[in-house]
Amino acid sequence: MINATQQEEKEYLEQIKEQLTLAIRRVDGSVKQFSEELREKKEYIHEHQSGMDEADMVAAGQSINRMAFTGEAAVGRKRKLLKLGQSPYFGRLDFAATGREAAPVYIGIYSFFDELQRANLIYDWRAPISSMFYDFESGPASYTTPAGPVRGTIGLKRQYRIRDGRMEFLLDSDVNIQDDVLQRELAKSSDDKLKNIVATIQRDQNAVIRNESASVMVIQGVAGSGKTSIALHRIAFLLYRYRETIAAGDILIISPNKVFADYISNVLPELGEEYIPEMVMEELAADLLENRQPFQTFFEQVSALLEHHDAAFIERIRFKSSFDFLSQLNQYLLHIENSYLTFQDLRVGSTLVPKALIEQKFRGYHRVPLLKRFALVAQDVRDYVRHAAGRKLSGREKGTIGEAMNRMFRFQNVLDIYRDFYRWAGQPTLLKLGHNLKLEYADVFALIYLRIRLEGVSTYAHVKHLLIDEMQDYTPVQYAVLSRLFTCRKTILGDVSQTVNPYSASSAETIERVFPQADVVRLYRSYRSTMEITAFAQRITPNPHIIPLERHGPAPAVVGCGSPAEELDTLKRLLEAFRKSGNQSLGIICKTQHQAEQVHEALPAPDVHLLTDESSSFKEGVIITTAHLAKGLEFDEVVVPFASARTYQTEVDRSMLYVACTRAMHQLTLTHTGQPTGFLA
Ligand SMILES: Nc1ncnc2c1ncn2[C@@H]1O[C@H](COP(=O)(O)OP(=O)(O)OP(=O)(O)O)[C@@H](O)[C@H]1O
Repeated sequence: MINATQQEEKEYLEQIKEQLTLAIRRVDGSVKQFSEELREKKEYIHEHQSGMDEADMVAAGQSINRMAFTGEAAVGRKRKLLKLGQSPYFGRLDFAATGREAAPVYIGIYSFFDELQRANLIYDWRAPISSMFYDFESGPASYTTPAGPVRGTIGLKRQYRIRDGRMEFLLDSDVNIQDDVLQRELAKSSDDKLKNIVATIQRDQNAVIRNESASVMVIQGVAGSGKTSIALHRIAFLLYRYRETIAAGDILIISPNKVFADYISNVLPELGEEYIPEMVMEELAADLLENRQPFQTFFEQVSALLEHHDAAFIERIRFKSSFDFLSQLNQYLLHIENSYLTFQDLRVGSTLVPKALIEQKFRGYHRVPLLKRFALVAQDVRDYVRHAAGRKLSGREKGTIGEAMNRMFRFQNVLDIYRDFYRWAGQPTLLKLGHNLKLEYADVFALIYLRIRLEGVSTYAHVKHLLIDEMQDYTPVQYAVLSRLFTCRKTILGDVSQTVNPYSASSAETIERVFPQADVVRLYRSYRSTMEITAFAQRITPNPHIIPLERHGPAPAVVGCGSPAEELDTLKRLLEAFRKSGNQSLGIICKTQHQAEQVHEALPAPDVHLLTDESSSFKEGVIITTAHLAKGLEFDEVVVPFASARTYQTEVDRSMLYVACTRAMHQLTLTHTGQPTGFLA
């Protein structure tokens, strides 16, 4: 039975679809016209080239570029209209601003302004008026525009699900409705990358997404609280809000690895934004070290920690992840300036350059990075000698002056200085360089930090917003580097419980020490997993603040096996069961890469994919990987093999187990031989 409301809404939907179709036709017409004009213009230039001067050519080129640009914009617009045709809107508010009549406001993923009616038929979810959809139920409501607040009353709040142009459901809002639609969204199975959540953004999430005042926003949120989703929606919001000054290419995402970058890559295009540049930390490091210094990757560091317990290695990592390490580096930088410079009189031909003069010149450049000052002082000294002697200097004399300046300082390169730091700190054993001077991962950003302080860097000035995901994996020294490289606004998010290296984990508080101006938001509501899975994961790493969303599923199972062969058989059976279930994605998450390879060999099938640190894209279906690489991903079902007391013993192991279990949305199974890990007790 269709009631009157549903009938009306269906008719309205048809009406909107028709308007959209007409708008698409108009765009098609104009695209055709553009390309026609463009072709004519090109032909004209080709024919009249010989008669044109340089200025004419520049002008013609510019006009072609302008036309091409307008043409591209039209193509982009068409893409959006086509998408709107599939799902024009997901919400509606009937809002009466004080003293005015109520009017419906339909909210969709993009806005749709109908040129014929000269009316906004659909509002972008990021428009100021749309914020009320997330912030209020029916009753008094308000929103903020650049011109000031608008107050009024919401008479009706309605939610829709429209797919392929068909109305699947509509619901009028009472207090619980938001939850109802959210429940439906969360109960669905997922086979794909991260999705947009525009229709069900929650109030606290909305506040983070639309925050315009924070120069640094730190989001500490429990597993599955929507941090990554919110951060991406925030980017979409900022691109909309500041569209005159920020474009997609001006934003940079620092992500933990290529698979994760690929996993999140759908969200912004779904929201109508373009590709956002992304980088992994190691790429940034290689860039800053000009690809000249070999170094261990983060993945290699964590793998080494997982493979054997090496107390000295752990101590090195711990020290270099501390705030104290950064302070000591800073003290050391002062120390070298105060104690490592020796000024001496210099004789060039018959001219004496007094050391006081050299020192005075040197100190005058205190704003210039130390290692850059010598060349500047050498130039000043040359000028001084030329002036005093009243003649030009020979090449040899110039060289002598340059060398003399370099002799004032003990070291010529930053790696030597970094080594000396450990001598100075009385901790020479804390630096261990490998073959070919290969750096350990914990040293990479310390060396870069010294380089920046001593040699300066060109900042990434073109970046206007920086997004850092998995913030817990970066240390104070890394943040100190990032804050010097990127002077723009930042959104930094993560969860200290989900570190893959507990010896180098940073909490929101640590990050606040590097960015004292930061706005810190904490999210405790968890959306990903059923209550059963969340409760199970709490046994591994308890967090009394976590608020799981009321959604139920089967209790996680811990399956003991008699032998390794039996365990592999069990995995095969679980894979078969998954294939028959309604679940669409399965993650088999191991502690080490070696184990993952072993499972992969035992389960050969075309739809089973092994993800390693060398993988560059996310795969759908069945994934076998390590907890380290699974961080940030999610699956309908997760299987954690080898969950024995032998495999999971140390603090790093505990973190891995927690990350692995929190990847599950609906179903979780652990298998083991011998004793199960004590972390489940
Ligand atoms: N408001 C919401 N509406 C619908 N789904 C949501 C909402 N918030 C979060 N989710 C869903 O919860 C899941 C977890 O989100 P996301 O991966 O962004 O969380 P996270 O905090 O980054 O997780 P983790 O730190 O554990 O990797 C996703 O499936 C996401 O779509």
